Amino acid sequence: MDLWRILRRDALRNIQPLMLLAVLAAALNLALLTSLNDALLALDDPEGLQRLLIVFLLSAFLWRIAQGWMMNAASKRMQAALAVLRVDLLRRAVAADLPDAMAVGSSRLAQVAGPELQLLAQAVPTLVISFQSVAAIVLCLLYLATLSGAAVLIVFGFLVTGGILIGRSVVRLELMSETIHEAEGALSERSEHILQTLRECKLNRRRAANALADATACAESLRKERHRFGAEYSHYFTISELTYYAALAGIIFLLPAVTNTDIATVILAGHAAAFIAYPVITIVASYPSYISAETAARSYLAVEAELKAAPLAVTQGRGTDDAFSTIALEGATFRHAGRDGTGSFTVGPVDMTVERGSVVFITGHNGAGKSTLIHMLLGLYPVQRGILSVDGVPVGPDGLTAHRDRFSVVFSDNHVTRQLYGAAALDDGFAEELLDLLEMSDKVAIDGRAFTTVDLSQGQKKRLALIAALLERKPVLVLDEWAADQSPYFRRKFYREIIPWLKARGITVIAVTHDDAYFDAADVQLQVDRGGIRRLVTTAPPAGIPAPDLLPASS
Ligand SMILES: Nc1ncnc2c1ncn2[C@@H]1O[C@H](COP(=O)(O)OP(=O)(O)OP(=O)(O)O)[C@@H](O)[C@H]1O
Repeated sequence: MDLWRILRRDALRNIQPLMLLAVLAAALNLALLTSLNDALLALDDPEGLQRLLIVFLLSAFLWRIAQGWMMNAASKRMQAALAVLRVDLLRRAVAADLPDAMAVGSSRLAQVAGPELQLLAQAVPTLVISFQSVAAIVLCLLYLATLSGAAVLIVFGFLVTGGILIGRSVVRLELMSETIHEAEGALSERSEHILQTLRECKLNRRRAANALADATACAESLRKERHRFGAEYSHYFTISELTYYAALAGIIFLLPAVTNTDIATVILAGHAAAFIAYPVITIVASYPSYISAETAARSYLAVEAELKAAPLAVTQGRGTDDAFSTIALEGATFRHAGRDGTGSFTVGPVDMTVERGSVVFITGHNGAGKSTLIHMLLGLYPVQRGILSVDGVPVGPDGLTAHRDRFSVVFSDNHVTRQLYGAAALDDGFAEELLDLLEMSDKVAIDGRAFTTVDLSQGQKKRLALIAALLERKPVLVLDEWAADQSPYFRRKFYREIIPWLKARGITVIAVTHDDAYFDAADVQLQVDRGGIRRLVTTAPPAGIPAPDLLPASS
């Protein structure tokens, strides 16, 4: 039913015209059947046969049109609903609290919004035909009732018995579909690991062999599950078909034996029952697609629930002209929950204040809590105790979006895109100035609102990321180990030229750094240790110590 819960939101609204078309197509199915049955009774009447042939051809023509309209309308509507769902999940991911989105994970999100919704889309046409098939079966049974009440009882009796027999099969198929879904997830995770570490696998044969053995085991378990599903499906299909044959045999053998129905009626009833073979087989055959779509819908709804967020409306930020003097954390804590009760880590309670226009370095050992601290300051990790405040005013849940608007950030695992999605106006030469400052003008230009290329070295990509961040023209720039990928020459340039350049333009800089040779470039150094903060006094570099050999990179 999860599938219907999803489709009901959009695709199944104002469904009446579609249902009418389905019933019309089913009624035309019935017209085909009755014209054939009437023809059976008029085999010795050439004029009557001609008239019935015209009725048959006209019904077939109209059925084709009604069926076509219904399929097109349903498919258009459902595909539109799926297109909305695809982007909706991305909107929810963007709107969700970061820990929730991170707990779901980008690969699961991509899987659900991509291939799994695709499964749902592929099931749509068969589902629409199944709906029309149900209507056709109901109308044929009604027609059968006009021929013989006993015939309907016989067909119905066999269908119910068959339904009970295949019911267990259906439950097993649904359970197997879940297992297959998990096995597919495990295999795609192993495949991703291998594809992400091709270089390492080439360099270490043991690693390659173990990783491939692991993937093979997953593929084998998927094969077994799929084989079990195939065997169960064949059982389900044959029982369904046998049920149908039994219903037909019931009319031919049972109806004249237990009632005094005349031969002509038995033949017509048998023919009517035979006529519903196609819709019955259609429904039976479409069941695996329905199960896959149902499983995909369940994963979709589960991810949606885990994100806990309503889709984000697309609104532009309100710009950078934001007057504030201080941003502070007061007695603030955030706890990483860890997995299964182990590996939890708490940052805080911490007190820190960032003055507007200052340069703040956050230093400390690996795993001390530096990145977590800046995520708290950015309002990306919700402060669980204490407060995040601007000019002494607490930032509540409603103010978080506006608060985040103050920052541009280059994270340590930043992903640089060619398109400058976040950039403000680009027509005043600032972009060119930045390309020169970051020494990237001979490699990259800006064309429209995009870099001409991002196919660059790691350090160069980081420079582009910094340019993109500065083009957002936010008052606060946050950098997480930005200089780690830079050469000694450019690292020096960053701390000795670029940071003063930013400060001179009034940009507040908060940088996580391990570069102890340049700690003096900060106004304030906050040392993080096991989730707590110590404020250190920064000192100017002693005079007379020569700089290391820092030649510009020849590019
Ligand atoms: N997503 C997460 N889930 C659970 N625990 C986490 C998560 N991210 C970090 N942690 C825990 O929080 C601690 C602090 O991590 P954080 O990334 O803030 O450290 P850091 O000081 O930035 O380290 P580094 O210098 O290595 O980048 C880590 O020791 C880790 O145990």
